[in-house]
Amino acid sequence: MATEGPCNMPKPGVFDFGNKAKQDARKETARQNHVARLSSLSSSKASSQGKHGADEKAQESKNILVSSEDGITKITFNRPAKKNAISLQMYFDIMLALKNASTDNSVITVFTVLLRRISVMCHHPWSRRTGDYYSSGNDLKNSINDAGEIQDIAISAKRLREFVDCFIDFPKPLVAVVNGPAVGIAVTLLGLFDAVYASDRCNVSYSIHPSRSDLGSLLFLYVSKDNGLRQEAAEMLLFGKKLTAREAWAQGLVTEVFPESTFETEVWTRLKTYAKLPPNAMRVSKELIRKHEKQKLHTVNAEECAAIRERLPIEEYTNALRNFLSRKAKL
Ligand SMILES: CCCCCCCCCCCCC/C=C/C(=O)SCCNC(=O)CCNC(=O)[C@H](O)C(C)(C)COP(=O)(O)OP(=O)(O)OC[C@H]1O[C@@H](n2cnc3c(N)ncnc32)[C@H](O)[C@@H]1OP(=O)(O)O
Repeated sequence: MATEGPCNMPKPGVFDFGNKAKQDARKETARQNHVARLSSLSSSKASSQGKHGADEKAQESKNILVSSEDGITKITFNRPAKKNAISLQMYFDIMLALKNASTDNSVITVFTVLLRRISVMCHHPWSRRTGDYYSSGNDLKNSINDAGEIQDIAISAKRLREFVDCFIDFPKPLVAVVNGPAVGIAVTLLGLFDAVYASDRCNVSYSIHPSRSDLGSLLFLYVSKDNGLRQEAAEMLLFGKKLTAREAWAQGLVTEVFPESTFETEVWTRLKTYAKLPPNAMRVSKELIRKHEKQKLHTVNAEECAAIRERLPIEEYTNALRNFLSRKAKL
């Protein structure tokens, strides 16, 4: 009697050797394809490291733009059609950009989103921003292949750990300029930034659809616990509560909230001033601030990724992913 197994593939009975061999072969092929996909992404990153810091030529995708000027390396989400969801390629581009920024001649590194300004004919005679997201988090297609099967979570979890470690180890002041709503990993990473500036247009949430059964972020809880934010963080991670920028500020997740109308001007003026401060002093100060928690952050990150690998409720997750990705077809 075949029963449902992990990845929702029908599981053959114990003595049904024929089907079991076929199922094992299918799983192995899917695993190898996923490994090939991830390793081709990571190897192409290694070979395309820019000499003087990442620049747009060194980035494989145009969904992450990197530029350096006024002592600031800017890493910009540029995938508005998908609400700046982070694709596999973008994960690797971000890791490359952080690696280059850690050794280039910039003083601070800033994550933000490329705002496309559109002119409007109605009451605003000049431009206003489009409804861009800072990021809608992990690209849900990263985890599921065209056949609707969950990709090898073990490999994804390992890569995710490497990705988050890049933020934990980043040696320079790291700032997030959150000028749009943020979801999922784009929110939980904020706890690893040295400053988070948000416009009052923003809101933050872990998963818009808690039914998606994402595992809440241990790392985020750990960082929040330190700021005495445990309950609020748990409410967001467990129940999918969306926090306004001001609520996030009140809970220490955001450093400062600015009115949308003056956000860009105020924040970039301030960052340019900060970028003129002595870089080595800032680097040493950051090292001292993070010294005692860095190892703990790595440990918590490793625990979280092990939990994703071993305990992600595959069936719930697969169904929720499928529902999200097919929802438009139902409209
Ligand atoms: C180094 C390698 C690492 C590898 C890692 C691999 C995977 C690791 C797995 C574990 C990761 C754990 C940690 C991460 C957790 C998370 O980030 S969970 C949060 C995930 N994000 C979401 O749940 C948000 C999903 N999106 C939405 O709910 C809505 O899109 C929205 C953001 C509320 C916006 O809604 P609306 O304004 O109605 O726009 P839409 O029409 O829905 O979206 C426009 C198009 O963008 C696509 N899209 C949006 N978000 C995502 C997304 N996260 N993933 C994929 N695609 C997304 C959406 O499908 C639309 O596309 P089209 O239909 O083609 O127009």
